[in-house]
Amino acid sequence: MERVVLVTGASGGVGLALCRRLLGEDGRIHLCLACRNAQKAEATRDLVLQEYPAAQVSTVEVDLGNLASVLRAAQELRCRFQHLDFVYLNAGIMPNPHVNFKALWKGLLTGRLLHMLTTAEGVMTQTDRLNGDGLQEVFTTNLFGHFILIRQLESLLCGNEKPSRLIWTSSSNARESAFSLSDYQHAKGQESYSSSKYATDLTSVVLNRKFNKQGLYSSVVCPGLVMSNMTFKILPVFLWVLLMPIMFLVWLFKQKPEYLDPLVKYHSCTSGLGKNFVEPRKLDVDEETAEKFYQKLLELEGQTLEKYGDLLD
Ligand SMILES: NC(=O)C1=CN([C@@H]2O[C@H](COP(=O)(O)OP(=O)(O)OC[C@H]3O[C@@H](n4cnc5c(N)ncnc54)[C@H](OP(=O)(O)O)[C@@H]3O)[C@@H](O)[C@H]2O)C=CC1
Ligand SMILES: CC(C)=CCC[C@@H](C)[C@H]1CC[C@H]2C3=C(CC[C@]12C)[C@@]1(C)CCC(=O)C[C@@H]1CC3
Repeated sequence: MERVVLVTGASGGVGLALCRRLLGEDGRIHLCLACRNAQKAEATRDLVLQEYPAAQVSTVEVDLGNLASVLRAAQELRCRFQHLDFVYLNAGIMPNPHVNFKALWKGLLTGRLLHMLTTAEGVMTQTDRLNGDGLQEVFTTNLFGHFILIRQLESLLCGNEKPSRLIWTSSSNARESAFSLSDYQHAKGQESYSSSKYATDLTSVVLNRKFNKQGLYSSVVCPGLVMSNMTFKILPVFLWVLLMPIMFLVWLFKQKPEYLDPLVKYHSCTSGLGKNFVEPRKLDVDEETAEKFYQKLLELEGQTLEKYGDLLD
């Protein structure tokens, strides 16, 4: 049976690099590119087919910040596939990024600069807004849209002969102090990105608890600092060229899902000599909070499904 791999946010940056890498490793997979823009999806398909002409590549349209679109895409995927082996939950946004250079300067004086340069702790703020569903846009795009997607794809992910894998693109910027259960969508703060990535870590932990027995495994990865549209909105290209070497996403295709530690985030790193390696770092999450957060997601899922009942089978 062919292996089916779904990648969200495949039209650029980390997602596109990942697609190329996946096809480079195993040209026999069926790769499904999940993109919000149909034209970009087709252009991406053409691009990867130029490189891998024999590859099986399809596209599906999904705007993860729009729950009706997510439900429609899930329905489409259920019609097309019997199972999904790997789902890379990669699409993400960081709207209106703002760098606090004063904090960086303070970090230099207090010896925290290195930590700040790898985690952006205390360095970045964003301005978020409500989407058409009345939910915070960053929370919905980075986490909740993906959550609804996989919940709707449960029949393709659970109870199959071979285990299925979810791989979330999280971030070293995921921070507990940016997240609060009472404001899990981060409507009140200015670190919606950090909060959404922490929520991602929590969700992955709890998904393992709920679904490992049914053969679904979830892990979080951090691609390091990658030059992409996201980072080019933070600083101009020339500054990046001066500041940092590009770090590549190292994915986990070859490992057995059962061996992955659900309480670990896999960080892609590069040594000073340019050698790429993966460093597992313990997730800063407590399982009780993860469980409570999961209940909140289920509540919100209930409301979403009630609202969009007509889009369900
Ligand atoms: N760049 C970095 O340094 C780091 C990035 N990450 C994470 O990596 C992931 C990819 O980011 P990166 O490649 O850097 O950023 P890019 O902005 O280059 O790519 C983001 C991708 O997500 C897609 N996307 C954005 N919003 C939506 C949406 N509403 N529905 C569907 N797709 C959407 C974009 O589609 P479109 O082309 O239509 O805009 C694009 O394909 C994100 O989750 C990010 O948080 C984590 C750590 C570091
Ligand atoms: C010396 C100088 C002017 C440095 C400025 C660098 C900052 C703009 C970067 C330092 C750490 C970076 C970082 C990110 C964005 C840019 C920095 C703040 C991310 C938040 C990008 C998206 C992520 O998911 C994680 C990154 C962590 C590090």
